[in-house]
Amino acid sequence: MKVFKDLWWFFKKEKVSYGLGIVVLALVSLLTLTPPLIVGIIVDHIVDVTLTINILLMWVGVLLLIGILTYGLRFVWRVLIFGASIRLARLLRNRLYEHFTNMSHRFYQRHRTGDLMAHATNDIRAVQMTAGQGVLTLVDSLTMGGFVIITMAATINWKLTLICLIPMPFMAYLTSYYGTLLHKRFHLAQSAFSQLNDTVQESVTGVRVAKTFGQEEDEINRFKDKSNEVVERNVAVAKIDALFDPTISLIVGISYFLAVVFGARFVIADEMTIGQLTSFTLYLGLLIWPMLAFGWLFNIVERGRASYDRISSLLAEKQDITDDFAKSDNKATGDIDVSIQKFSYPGSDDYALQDIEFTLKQGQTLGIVGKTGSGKSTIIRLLQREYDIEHGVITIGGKRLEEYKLDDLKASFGNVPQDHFLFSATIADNVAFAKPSASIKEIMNSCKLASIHDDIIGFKDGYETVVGERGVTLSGGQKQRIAISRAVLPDPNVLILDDSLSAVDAKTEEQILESLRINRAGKTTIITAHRLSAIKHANLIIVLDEGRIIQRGDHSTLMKGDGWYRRMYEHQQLEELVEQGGQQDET
Ligand SMILES: Nc1ncnc2c1ncn2[C@@H]1O[C@H](COP(=O)(O)OP(=O)(O)OP(=O)(O)O)[C@@H](O)[C@H]1O
Repeated sequence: MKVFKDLWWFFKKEKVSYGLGIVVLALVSLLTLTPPLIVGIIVDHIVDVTLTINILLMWVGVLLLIGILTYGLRFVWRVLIFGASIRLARLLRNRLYEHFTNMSHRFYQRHRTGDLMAHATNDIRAVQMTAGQGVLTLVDSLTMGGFVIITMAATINWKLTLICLIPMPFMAYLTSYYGTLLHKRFHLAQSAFSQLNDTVQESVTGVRVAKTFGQEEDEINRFKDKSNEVVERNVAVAKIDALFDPTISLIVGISYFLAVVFGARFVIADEMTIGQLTSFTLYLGLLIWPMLAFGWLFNIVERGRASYDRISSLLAEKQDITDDFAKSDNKATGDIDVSIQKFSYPGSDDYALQDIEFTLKQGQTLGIVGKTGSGKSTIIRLLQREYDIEHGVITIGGKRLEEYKLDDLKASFGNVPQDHFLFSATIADNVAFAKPSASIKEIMNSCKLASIHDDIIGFKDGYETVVGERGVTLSGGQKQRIAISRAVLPDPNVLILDDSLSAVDAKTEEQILESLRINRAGKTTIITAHRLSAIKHANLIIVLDEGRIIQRGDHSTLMKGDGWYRRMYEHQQLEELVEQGGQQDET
């Protein structure tokens, strides 16, 4: 029951809803006790031959009134208690979402997206169950169960009560046991189903690849296996589910059997009337729900506690990138000074960067090149403070990154990451993501700058074309250019293109770079690329290898040396020539 203690802060916050809800719930339990009593009185009148039409009508009227009252009160407690539990789910969901949004990359490296999604859905549902159904089962099993037992023992016959109660704890135990089994099997069935979903999604998405390699048969067999597993696991759930009803019927049947056998003896011995025996058996029926509720209570509470613990420990994880040392309220502008002695990713022993030193004047362009995995994106991440550096310092305008408020720092950068993402929304909305207040003219201007405007107006719905998962499929180059438009729209002080021109042809690349040069005069640009033509014009080019700078300078300086840069540049020129030659041959 520790979870109720842990959730006490919420019960206090919602004390009116819970207080009133519990009182109404107890009132309903009390009212439920009256019909069996009235039926008993009527039966006694019948046995004593004293029942008149007036007496009958009076009791029927009372029963009707109780029925209406119970109906209304049941509605009230549901709204009060379940309503509060839904508010708890909303509160926890909002807290988690806010927490997830504020957490750094380190956090996402520690937790898998699927797990975080599960915490935000399944765990919150389990806690909501505890605050709703859990409170209901606790209060109901105590009040209803307590009232019925007391009434049976105090007003009818305590000996018969004790006898008939003997099988009831078995029902509570078995309900709890089956509940645990059911939960475990249900969990397995759910995970099999989500694996089946993943398989379908993967197969549909990768259908072209499967066809190309003639793997359709294998894919079909893979699906059949998964589908069979789902069936098997669901049958296992159904088997446990099927045990509930017979078990309850058996135990209740034993109780009724005891009531009839021993009750009849008490009636013969004149220790109770037939009417009382009738009331007694009706009360016995009223005990079924509290006993079931008692069994369920343990399952609900157990799941709720585990889920609440998981949510709490997630929420307790501190943000590692904070504003704690922020002094300045300004946008981060000015020269960028990087001095990193060493940096390794959390959980990794290898250094991703070592001895990285360079200065970039405000308004200049930096080109970062090097083999794949040489550390280009890592420099970009550190510049934007996605990770804090322990051995080294980065300053912008003479101030360390930590001195800027995180929002100010983010606002200074416009980033086009390698894995750019388009939302299922219109092109206009996607571009205006970083500046929702932007006018359509501004949106169009940034699309022109990224050389995508002509493509967009060629679509049937133009800027209103929906893209992303639920929209039209764009080419890799079109997606990249929309991502560039999005990044340049707020006119950031530093624009970062992290291998963002890889999917556009050489001519479009040149156009975009030229537009950027003209429109972003005085603003800083950082470009990482595999194709060296993208950084040829940069004021400073650094060549990385295994996390270290192996060459630096501008294009002409680097071409004079005999290093990686010149070799790669000449190689790429040759490649281009061959490609053009190939095309010429075809035509
Ligand atoms: N989140 C991470 N956790 C641990 N190691 C990482 C992480 N990201 C990158 N690395 C490692 O750091 C090194 C540098 O990676 P980085 O992504 O900076 O290379 P890159 O030059 O940008 O590569 P590419 O050209 O393929 O994009 C690589 O060895 C990579 O495996």
